[in-house]
Amino acid sequence: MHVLALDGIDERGLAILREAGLEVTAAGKMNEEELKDAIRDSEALIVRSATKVTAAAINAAKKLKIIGRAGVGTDNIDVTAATERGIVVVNAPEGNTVAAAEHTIAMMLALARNIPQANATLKQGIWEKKKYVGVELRGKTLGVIGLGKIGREVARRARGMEMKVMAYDPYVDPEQATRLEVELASLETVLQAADFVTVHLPLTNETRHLLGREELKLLKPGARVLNVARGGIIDEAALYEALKAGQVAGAALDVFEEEPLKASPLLELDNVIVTPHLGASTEEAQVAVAVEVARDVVRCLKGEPVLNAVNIPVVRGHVAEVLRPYLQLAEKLGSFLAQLMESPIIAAEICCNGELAQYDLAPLTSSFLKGLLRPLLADAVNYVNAPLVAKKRGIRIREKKSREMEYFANLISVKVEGRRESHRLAGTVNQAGEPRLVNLDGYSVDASPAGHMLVVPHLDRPRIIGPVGLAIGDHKVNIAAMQVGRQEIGGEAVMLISVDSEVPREALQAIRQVDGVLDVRYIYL
Ligand SMILES: NC(=O)c1ccc[n+]([C@@H]2O[C@H](COP(=O)([O-])OP(=O)(O)OC[C@H]3O[C@@H](n4cnc5c(N)ncnc54)[C@H](O)[C@@H]3O)[C@@H](O)[C@H]2O)c1
Ligand SMILES: O=C(O)[C@H](O)COP(=O)(O)O
Repeated sequence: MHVLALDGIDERGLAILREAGLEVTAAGKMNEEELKDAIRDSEALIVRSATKVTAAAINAAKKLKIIGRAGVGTDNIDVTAATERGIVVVNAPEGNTVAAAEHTIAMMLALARNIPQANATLKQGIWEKKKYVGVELRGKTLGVIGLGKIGREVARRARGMEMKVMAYDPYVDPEQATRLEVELASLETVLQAADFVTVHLPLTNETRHLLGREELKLLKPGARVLNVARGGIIDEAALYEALKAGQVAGAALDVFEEEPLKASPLLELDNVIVTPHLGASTEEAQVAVAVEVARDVVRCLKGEPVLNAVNIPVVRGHVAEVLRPYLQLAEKLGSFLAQLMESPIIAAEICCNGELAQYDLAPLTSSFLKGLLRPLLADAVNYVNAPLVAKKRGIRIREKKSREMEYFANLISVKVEGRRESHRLAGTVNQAGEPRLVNLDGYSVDASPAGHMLVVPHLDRPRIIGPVGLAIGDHKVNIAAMQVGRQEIGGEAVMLISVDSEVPREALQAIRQVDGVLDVRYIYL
């Protein structure tokens, strides 16, 4: 299998790929046409922020299974296009956190003390003391917009320099902020109070130009602004105006709306200091992100769960251990029902009962939907794109959970509605860790969801089970186990039969002809 590693991925990450037996081509930044060509037969692609992984490039790839981002931001990757194609996108969320936080602090000190400007003038032979009088950080207020991994590390370091730290992040746990001695407040309050403002957010539709003309007007005159996150979070045109007007005293920018930055009015201002997207560029961070992403690529290509997916629900550690057999069960339940259905599916429901109800259902739902769609779509569906594919096919998806349970510690019940019929199935994982089917369309059963199976709805009366058995045996198929479920004597019942080999069409016809048999479905799990 082949991995295309672009944008200068550290050698230590590439070594992990080669040790796993993968063929690696390493290169620098590629444009769309070059990428389309180079990616055609690769199973994996790894990039930093330079190469734009567009939908056209993704669609040109014939075998691509995973796109790895050796860093945090995935805004240079068309994640939606990857998801539609069932391609996992992973990042390295932690490897460069400290590097980016330290760069922010370095930029803040450089901004406060005019270090780049003083350095440049002195190198031109000018001894300029008066012009470059700076300000202290001690006692100043730092406004952190986005108190995630980097924002928290910046806050911790700023507190060490005796700054007061305020933050705006509507998604953060207030207790975490309190532990960091950070005061959470609205965006407006933080902007009005801050002497320095630093953004540490992903670039999304919601955060693009989060600091625009109106927001910059809220700043105290003389405040300073930093962006070591993503170009576009601060509106560059509005920032230029605010700097020119003296509303903002200085800006430190590591990232830009257009990269690489070639020309910008901002570069003409002496109170703007810039670095060429160096936040993650430390030796330590580059090794860490390359290793982190390479390990996930190897996991993915070996068919193992990845740790840092951004487009599939991720389960880790203890939860992964608990959920693993249930993920398999959910997929089997989906596959079983797909093979039972005769008309197009219009709705699918998964309900998790008992201890399972404490977990996020997303991974179980993905597994169930993958099982449900795979008999129809084969390799075109996987865990990544199953929910999206289901929605695109107009299937209504419902997730339910309940802690209450009568007979089992855990139970997954699924229901599928078609245009003409609907079916229900429930399964559990027993104490030995084995999946069991326990209910089919309201009939209690106890069967292993594996291998070749027959579902035979019939009338509950004598001389049916024997002839069905004979019809199977006459076609040299051995019966491994048989369950009969019924709700009332003489009513309708169902046989769930496990057999040792594929059941030929003639055997199915013979079963159908047994007097009292209502239907027969062959299921292979
Ligand atoms: N300059 C660089 O080289 C460099 C290096 C590393 C990371 N980054 C960038 O830094 C950013 C942050 O990285 P991180 O690892 O801290 O990410 P993170 O996911 O840990 O933190 C992001 C934080 O932003 C918050 N957030 C999201 N939307 C928000 C909104 N609309 N308003 C307020 N808060 C919001 C989230 O709640 C979260 O706490 C990313 O964009 C990443 O690409 C840049
Ligand atoms: O999102 C990130 O991790 C940073 O922006 C780093 O980008 P880089 O890998 O291009 O340095």
